[in-house]
Amino acid sequence: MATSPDRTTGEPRDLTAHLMDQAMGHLFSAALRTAAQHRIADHLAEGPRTAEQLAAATGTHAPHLRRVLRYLATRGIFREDTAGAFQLTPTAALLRTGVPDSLHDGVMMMTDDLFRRTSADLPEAVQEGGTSFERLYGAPLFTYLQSEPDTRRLFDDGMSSLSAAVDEAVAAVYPFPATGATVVDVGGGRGGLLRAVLRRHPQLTGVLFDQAPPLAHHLLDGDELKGRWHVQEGDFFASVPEGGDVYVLKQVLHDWPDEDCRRILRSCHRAMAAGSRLLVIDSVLPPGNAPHFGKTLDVAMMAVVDGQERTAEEFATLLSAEGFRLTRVLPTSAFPSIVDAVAE
Ligand SMILES: C[S@@+](CC[C@H](N)C(=O)[O-])C[C@H]1O[C@@H](n2cnc3c(N)ncnc32)[C@H](O)[C@@H]1O
Repeated sequence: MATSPDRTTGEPRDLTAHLMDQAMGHLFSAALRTAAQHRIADHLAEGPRTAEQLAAATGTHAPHLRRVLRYLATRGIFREDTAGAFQLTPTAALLRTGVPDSLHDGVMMMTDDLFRRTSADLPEAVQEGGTSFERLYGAPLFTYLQSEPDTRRLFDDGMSSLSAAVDEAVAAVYPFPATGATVVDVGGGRGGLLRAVLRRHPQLTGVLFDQAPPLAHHLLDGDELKGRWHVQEGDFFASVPEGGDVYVLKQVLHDWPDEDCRRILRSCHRAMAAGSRLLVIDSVLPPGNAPHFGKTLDVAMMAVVDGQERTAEEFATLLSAEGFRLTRVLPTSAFPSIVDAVAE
């Protein structure tokens, strides 16, 4: 039997089971979706429940549910106690709905057909190049979403959910101007980041710029921020709002190949005064073999949008080609970093 020492325990590890377990990663993803779809974490929020109790509460099949939860418990999602009841773990708690750090909608998006079908196309993509999404759905993602309102909602729900933890981390770590200044969030989705920034920095005002659907469901309501922001619809390949002091591109450049990124950067540069800042918030890929969520996202971007995650050097090159100078890369407590640049 082929073995190798386990990275954490040093015990010999059966490589056959290990590799086959990895080969069946799609099952893990489906199990996670099952738990999210049936809102199992919401039902465990008040305390441990047996599979029978959970099945009665969710209208599911108890023996099947138990086996799926037992499988998830092997990866730290839920824990089965000796009495056969399941409990939340810190990771499983993120599957709850209606809590500020909920990843429920992010999991529903990432395990949707949108990502499942395109991931399954990976061998063909590597054979032929190109974007799996376009091959399978007949149009680029953001064009397709224009005529598919349900999928657009799923995407915007998912992005807002994935963004929530990142938004607070960025608002907390970046030294935004101490006196009145305007932050323009370009491709800002529903505005979770802008809301986090404006809440934490009462001296700032904001503009949320995106396509119509996310703007229609923006998250900037409420008296607290009244009069400090407005939304503007448009196409960032054509132009972006002028007059801001800090421009933000969060998880926007990773959706596009270099030539399209340069068009977006050009629009920003045209709207910006020399000396104003551009924050590119994306994964910054580290060298080496260490696991990094950006390396997973990179393959997803390849399949879904012809985009890519980038290294600091790649960002510096891209930015300097359009008149920006990268001044530093600020890590955040979340997976993306802030690539801080100045318009020259
Ligand atoms: C991956 S999402 C990121 C959203 C948000 N910044 C976040 O981090 O949650 C990319 C955003 O770019 C917007 N977008 C795509 N094409 C655009 C275009 N041509 N003009 C303006 N916004 C666009 C999408 O609507 C979407 O909200």
